[in-house]
Amino acid sequence: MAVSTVYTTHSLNSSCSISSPTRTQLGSHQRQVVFYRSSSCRGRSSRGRSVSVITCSTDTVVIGLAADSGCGKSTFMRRLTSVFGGAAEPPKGGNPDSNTLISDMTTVICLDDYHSLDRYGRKEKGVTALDPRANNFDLMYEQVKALKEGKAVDKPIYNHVTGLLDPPELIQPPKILVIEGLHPMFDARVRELLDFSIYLDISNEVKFAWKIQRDMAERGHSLESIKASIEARKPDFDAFIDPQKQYADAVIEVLPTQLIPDDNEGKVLRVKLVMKEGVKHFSPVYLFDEGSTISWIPCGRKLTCSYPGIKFAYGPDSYFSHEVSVLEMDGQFDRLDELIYVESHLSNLSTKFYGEVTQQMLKHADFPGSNNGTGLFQTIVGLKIRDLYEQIVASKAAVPVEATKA
Ligand SMILES: Nc1ncnc2c1ncn2[C@@H]1O[C@H](COP(=O)(O)OP(=O)(O)OP(=O)(O)O)[C@@H](O)[C@H]1O
Ligand SMILES: O=C(CO)[C@H](O)[C@H](O)COP(=O)(O)O
Repeated sequence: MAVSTVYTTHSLNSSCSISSPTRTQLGSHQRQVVFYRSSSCRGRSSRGRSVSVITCSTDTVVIGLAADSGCGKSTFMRRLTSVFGGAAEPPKGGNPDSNTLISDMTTVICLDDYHSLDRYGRKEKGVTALDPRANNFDLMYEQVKALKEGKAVDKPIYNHVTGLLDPPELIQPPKILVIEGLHPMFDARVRELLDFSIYLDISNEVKFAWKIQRDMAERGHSLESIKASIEARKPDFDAFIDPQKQYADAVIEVLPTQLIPDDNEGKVLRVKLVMKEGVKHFSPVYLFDEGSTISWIPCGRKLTCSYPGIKFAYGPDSYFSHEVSVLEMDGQFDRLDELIYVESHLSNLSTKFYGEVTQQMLKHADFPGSNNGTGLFQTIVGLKIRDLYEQIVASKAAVPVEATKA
């Protein structure tokens, strides 16, 4: 039997350490790799068999998703957690009004839970929930930092039913923590903790159409009250939410179509995926040829398109002085299974098998935006996040390790 001696000189967390070298008896082709983490770091030694094992996982990877209310964050989260497999559910046995969603790999926390003023407090002080004064960024920073370091936290809950702050819930550090809400990139300290960030940039026209669809049809609000709420939020949205897009690694921009002159129905959408260049563990998706400028109408023999058709565009650009690649889709799919034709012309998708994007889209065909660029680009970003996570884990596992054979 080979005896492999593993030396590790790197520690991800000062509260978790191991005396090196660790002498381990292994099978002829096995090697013990040692990871560190404070909370899930379990040491085990089996006397007599001279086996010593430390099983730890890497630190939590933190993803930020910013958008205004009603802009598709929950839909995006459902697509993202599906890429990692397993259903995302609220904490078992906890507050039924919890905003948290937990799956095997991911925990999604909603930053509304860091409102420092409840609905009544905001009304009294005349501030909106978008105003930084209505949010506790110190606590947000402390708790996201703690989770990233592998420590559990007692996170407050903002109850959207009552408008009050409920007693806190215990959040354990997950493999992937997603912080979604109004301000994930507002506070520089929180921003620094993010391994990847996304901004959903929904144009006013489209936001209005979605709000009407949801709040009138599903929540019984009047058209006037929806208009008034959008207008009341606009100054704070412009001041505090919108500027965060300059920090995002990926932006999904949703605009009215350019395929129908003067369209005001807002059903057909033009969607842009803006991808920052030079982001660690993230390489942008491209169409046909990386770095070229492409315009592509895929309709014809292999893609069924009814009016007004589909148009793709791809190319380099600049976004808030950052070099970016932009992939754009205007129009909508008639037949989702034919998306495979488009997928086969896209590269750097970080799929695990041919057709994975199409498979994901078909799996969630009933989600809003599945027939257009919103669903397609959300799915692609989900796959890129999975890839980013795997790269981070691999890079942390590849700590200086020496193995010798006896
Ligand atoms: N891609 C899309 N295409 C069409 N409609 C959409 C799309 N995404 C979201 N919507 C509409 O917007 C509504 C809000 O979506 P969702 O619940 O995902 O947003 P949210 O940002 O999580 O909202 P909130 O913060 O208010 O909970 C949906 O009910 C749907 O009507
Ligand atoms: O912008 C929002 C984020 O989702 C909400 O309006 C904010 O959290 C306040 O919630 P509520 O309207 O339930 O009092």
